Amino acid sequence: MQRKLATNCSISFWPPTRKKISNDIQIKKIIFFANNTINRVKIDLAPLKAAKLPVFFIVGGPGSGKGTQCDQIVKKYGLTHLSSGDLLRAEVQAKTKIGTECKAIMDKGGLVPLEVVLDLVKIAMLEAVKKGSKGFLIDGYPREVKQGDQFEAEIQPAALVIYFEASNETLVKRLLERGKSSGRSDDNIDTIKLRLDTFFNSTRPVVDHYSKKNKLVKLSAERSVDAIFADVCVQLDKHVKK
Ligand SMILES: Nc1ncnc2c1ncn2[C@@H]1O[C@H](COP(=O)(O)OP(=O)(O)OP(=O)(O)O)[C@@H](O)[C@H]1O
Ligand SMILES: Nc1ccn([C@H]2C[C@H](O)[C@@H](COP(=O)(O)O)O2)c(=O)n1
Repeated sequence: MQRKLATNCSISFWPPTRKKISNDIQIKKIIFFANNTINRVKIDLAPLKAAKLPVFFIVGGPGSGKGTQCDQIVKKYGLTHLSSGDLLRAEVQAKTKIGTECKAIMDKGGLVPLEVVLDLVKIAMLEAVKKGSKGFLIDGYPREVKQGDQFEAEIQPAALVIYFEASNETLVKRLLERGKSSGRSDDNIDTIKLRLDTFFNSTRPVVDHYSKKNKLVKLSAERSVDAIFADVCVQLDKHVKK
């Protein structure tokens, strides 16, 4: 059986065996939920590993300005910006099976199974490598310690984790303001509260995890976009060739 995915590629996902996917033949996808189990097909990561490109995890509460800073970074450094939330929203919008399952979780402020996000990220990274990527900003990822560990085990270690810190009050204010025009079904006060709970319970431990590994840079996100970006540049200059 084949289903269409949001990422411009076909997917074989039945029978639920661990098949090897070759990126060259445009058969790429991977994952699906069935009876609460997730079946994955092996993705050939050889081109991604061979490229040896730097990976930066961008972490922060909902509305902390991750996407805003990534836009600035892309302009200056030409890195590939992959928002894990955007990848999921593309599935939701395309009404794929994965998207339908994920929407229910996202509207409750929860986290989708880590394998789902990881495989979407892998596919997007492989596509970017083909286009000559210089490195990756993985925005909104990892959302829990396990996500990061699995990414680093299956793909490669992150060069740096940038954490944008802001108070709950600031986050709520920004998200409600963004909600006036974003069209995001999760930018409403009830879901925002649930997203904040998920952030503090599941994602905040990510910060301590990478701090212990000396890979974390914590930046106050309660400043102007330009002031924050200046600090971001100081960090990225240590890792990215211009
Ligand atoms: N430094 C800042 N000062 C004031 N407002 C900001 C700042 N950075 C971003 N914003 C605004 O706050 C809102 C949230 O920013 P953004 O979408 O970049 O956050 P995010 O962390 O990517 O959110 P999410 O995790 O929900 O996708 C946007 O409306 C954006 O314009
Ligand atoms: N690694 C991820 C990233 C995102 N999600 C879900 C949960 C969020 O509510 C939603 C939107 O993400 P955002 O745009 O705020 O980064 O996507 C997830 O479960 N796991």
